[in-house]
Amino acid sequence: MALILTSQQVKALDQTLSEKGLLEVTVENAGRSVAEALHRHFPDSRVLVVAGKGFNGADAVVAARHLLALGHEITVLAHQEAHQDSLKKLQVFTKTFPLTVDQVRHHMAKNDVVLEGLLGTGFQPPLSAEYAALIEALNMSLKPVVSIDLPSGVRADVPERPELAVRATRTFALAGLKPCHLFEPASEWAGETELLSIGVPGQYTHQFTSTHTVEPSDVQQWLPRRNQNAHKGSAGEVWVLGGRSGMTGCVALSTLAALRTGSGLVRHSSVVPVEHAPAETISHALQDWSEVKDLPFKGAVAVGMGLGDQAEDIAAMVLEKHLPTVVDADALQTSLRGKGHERTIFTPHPGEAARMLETDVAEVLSDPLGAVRTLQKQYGGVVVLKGGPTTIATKQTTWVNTSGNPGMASAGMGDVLAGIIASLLGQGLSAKHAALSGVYLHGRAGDLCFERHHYGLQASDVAHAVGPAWHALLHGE
Ligand SMILES: NC(=O)C1=CN([C@@H]2O[C@H](COP(=O)(O)OP(=O)(O)OC[C@H]3O[C@@H](n4cnc5c(N)ncnc54)[C@H](O)[C@@H]3O)[C@@H](O)[C@H]2O)[C@H](O)CC1
Ligand SMILES: [K+]
Repeated sequence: MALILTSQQVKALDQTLSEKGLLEVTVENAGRSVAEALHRHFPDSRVLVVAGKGFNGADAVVAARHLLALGHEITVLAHQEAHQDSLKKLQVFTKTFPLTVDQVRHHMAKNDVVLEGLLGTGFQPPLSAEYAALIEALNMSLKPVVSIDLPSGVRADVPERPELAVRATRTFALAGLKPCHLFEPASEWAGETELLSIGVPGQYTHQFTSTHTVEPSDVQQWLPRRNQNAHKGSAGEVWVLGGRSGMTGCVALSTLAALRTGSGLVRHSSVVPVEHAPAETISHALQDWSEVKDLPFKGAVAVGMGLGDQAEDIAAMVLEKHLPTVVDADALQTSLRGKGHERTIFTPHPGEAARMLETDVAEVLSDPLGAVRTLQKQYGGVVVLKGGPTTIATKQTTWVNTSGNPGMASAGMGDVLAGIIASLLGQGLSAKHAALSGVYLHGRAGDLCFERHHYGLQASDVAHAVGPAWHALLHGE
């Protein structure tokens, strides 16, 4: 499982490692891991190593020594305040050069790849003129640039566009991913990101973070399994409440997704006829939304999609019944604060999240991990903040899901997600497992469709691809 660490958490981790006398060995591990990874991607290359003055630079200097041992020709440019102990160990084998813009320009041409360790999690804006000039010189490189931990000039915790930062071809994140590796636009500076282990015992890393990625191997364990004698009554039920005049497609998509995720029975209710609902669904038409309180619910409920003004009241009514419930779309209003229970999942997109937090979308996007945590605190239950990538929060833990693609930015995609999650809830998964597995499967199904439809993929394509995605997950395809 990939942990997600903020710069503060890295600092606290460093402090602990230092107190335990483990910092030096960790830096050695980091440098060796970086060298081995670079060797894998660029075998036989001549490497220009650029080392700044912090531990990011120390990693670079240690990596240089290991690159030598792996048979690479190297040139090392080290800041005059670079980590002295590491530098001395390297200078036994090779001489190093001062880190200046001229040296960067001169040596860049003679090497095949640049490994940069100027700034890592310790970077505090604004950039000094010296570092700004070095980064500008690195960005003129026609050769691939590999960043250690994060591209220098990017702030580890902040997804916003950096003023000036290294445009890396590849980034080797150390010990854990940082928010800048996951969220746009900052993530664009990192190129291909790979997480490297630096041998820090889990007992230390886990103490500082409860945020991590959603792992396919976990989802595999959580997804429901069926006996040979399964029947429609044992495969879970879903009841979708939504739709209004001109907005019934949402219900059709949620019910389709629930069926495609394996629900044995899918019902829907609305005050208008739901056109295009799959033939396999059962319709319980309502004269008035107040009739919801008397519906004989079984299994899970998904409420809000296309429902309009009354959505929050209907959702409140359903939440009082303590059923496994997905609250989506129009139902996501401030009146539901504190109403989530252990079987509730709220599924806002950034616009709905902004409404729920009484802020604006830019604020939500500037810190999706913070936003999903605040939403969970305010609303209870499990919160799924949709986006690229989606973040998920329970009371204790936060996750980031990395399946999915930009082709999924299209109408109805949220209705499909709500249907998938409701289906898993109805099949007996806890709210946490249904939310995490649902988000992962939705993304993975989207990835299958992307290969075929690219940006033209439709929400219904994703619903139809849930089965193949699930199958691929189980069979390691
Ligand atoms: N626990 C771990 O994950 C480990 C991470 N390691 C690596 O260490 C860095 C973080 O090291 P740190 O020394 O704290 O910070 P940096 O190297 O990023 O830089 C600090 C250095 O840079 C100067 N500085 C800060 N801001 C600016 C600026 N705007 N302009 C110019 N100079 C700036 C600051 O004064 C310091 O001198 C982490 O990313 C990993 O690469 C370790 O390997 C150990 C374990
Ligand atoms: K760096």
